Amino acid sequence: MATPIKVGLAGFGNVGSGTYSILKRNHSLITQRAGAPITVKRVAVRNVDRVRKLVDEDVAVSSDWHDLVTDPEINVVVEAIGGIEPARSLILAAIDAGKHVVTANKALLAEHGNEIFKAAEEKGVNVALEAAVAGSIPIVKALREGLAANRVSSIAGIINGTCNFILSTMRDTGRSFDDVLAEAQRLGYAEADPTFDIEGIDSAHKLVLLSSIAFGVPVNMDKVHIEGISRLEAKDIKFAEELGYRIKLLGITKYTDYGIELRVHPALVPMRRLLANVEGAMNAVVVKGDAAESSLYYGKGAGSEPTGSAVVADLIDIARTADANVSERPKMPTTQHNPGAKDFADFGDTVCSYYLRIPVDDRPGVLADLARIIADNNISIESLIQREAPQKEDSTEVILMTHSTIESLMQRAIRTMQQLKSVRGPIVVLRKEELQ
Ligand SMILES: NC(=O)C1=CN([C@@H]2O[C@H](COP(=O)(O)OP(=O)(O)OC[C@H]3O[C@@H](n4cnc5c(N)ncnc54)[C@H](O)[C@@H]3O)[C@@H](O)[C@H]2O)C=CC1
Ligand SMILES: N[C@@H](CC=O)C(=O)O
Ligand code: NA
Repeated sequence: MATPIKVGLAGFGNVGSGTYSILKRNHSLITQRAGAPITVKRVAVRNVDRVRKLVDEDVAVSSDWHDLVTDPEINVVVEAIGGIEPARSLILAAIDAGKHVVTANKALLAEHGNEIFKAAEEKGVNVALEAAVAGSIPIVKALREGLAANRVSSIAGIINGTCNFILSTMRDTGRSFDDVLAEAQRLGYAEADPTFDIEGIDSAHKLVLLSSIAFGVPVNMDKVHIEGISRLEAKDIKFAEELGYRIKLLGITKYTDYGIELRVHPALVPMRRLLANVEGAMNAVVVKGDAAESSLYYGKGAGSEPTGSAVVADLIDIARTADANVSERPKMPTTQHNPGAKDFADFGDTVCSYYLRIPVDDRPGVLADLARIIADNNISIESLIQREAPQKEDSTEVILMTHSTIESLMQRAIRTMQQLKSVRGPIVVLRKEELQ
């Protein structure tokens, strides 16, 4: 028997309004699929007057989120306000009141997920988070259910729509970074603080949730190596293209012999890979499992209704399973804790191949010096290309691509190269992901 759901909706911005529109437009279909009606009973927002005009008359609108928690008829709270507080207090209060929670708030779950999931487990309620990771893509469901037979070995994905939109639009149109970022903000893709997007923090939030679900480990933001796209130069995007690669901001987690890797950084992806051809605000996630092998999930990772789609899917799941025994419901990330799981890896132990752009003097012997330092660190060179730097006749740029090596060795080699007199400026370091 399904349970009728009365929703208390916190927030009526991009995600809250998208959720409301879907529930209204597809009401009969959703009722049929959930086995019981799902209706919004109350909305809590900052701007009550604006939202009052946008919802049906029987929906109560107030500015106080406590109203959602104290209303005994509300059995699910949807948190779509974002940020840490009061979202954390709202979710913990809703759990304490025995209500299920659906949230799109990856920042909150990445920072406070262990506390929230534990509270929900103790209370026997659900905290559903499909919207928090890759928006409309049912990646949480795929990992928990569709791939439940697998030992997942790696997840690599484009999990920030804003960055992917910036990278593809800059490449296709030559428009400036700031101009394209402003458009992503207008389109509702960017976070309230867009530095979360462009500095890789939003991707890291989603990555720790994916890693937690796939490997049964606690969420831990301190263990993620994070680099964003703000310092990426147009010439590296161009050189990468010439060499047959696209630069994408990737979130990568791997279960390796030396621990669980967690890293977010721009990466060169071979153009022949599907991930290299994911454009605009689209997201895509590649999961490798021992049985299913490689599978790819693609879709809209941001936007009002695409994210609302994931919120409503979680509401339907809750309607179907609310009456079931807790053990019959899908497990939450940290509650499927795997006691045998490896610890997190040190970033220095990561194995990668590299793209280096090195500004150097244009004179004999310089390439030999670079090659010697690379060899002294047991790194093998895949290719070495010298570029003309037209503005300064006595200088040039070397693009050096390596085979796989260990991050700490690469960093040592870079430090040594950087000290050469013939190296004229900072060495640009990007990683390659072959995604085989
Ligand atoms: N915009 C997107 O495409 C996606 C957003 N998310 C996440 O969804 C959440 C919401 O994002 P958006 O809808 O884009 O934000 P938004 O800024 O468009 O909407 C926020 C809403 O929350 C309300 N609000 C803020 N503080 C409040 C408070 N103290 N009490 C009551 N209401 C309050 C505001 O009035 C507004 O209606 C964030 O956690 C975000 O990271 C997740 C996936 C995609
Ligand atoms: N700001 C995020 C929104 C969805 O999570 C993004 O750009 O992907
Ligand atoms: Na999702």
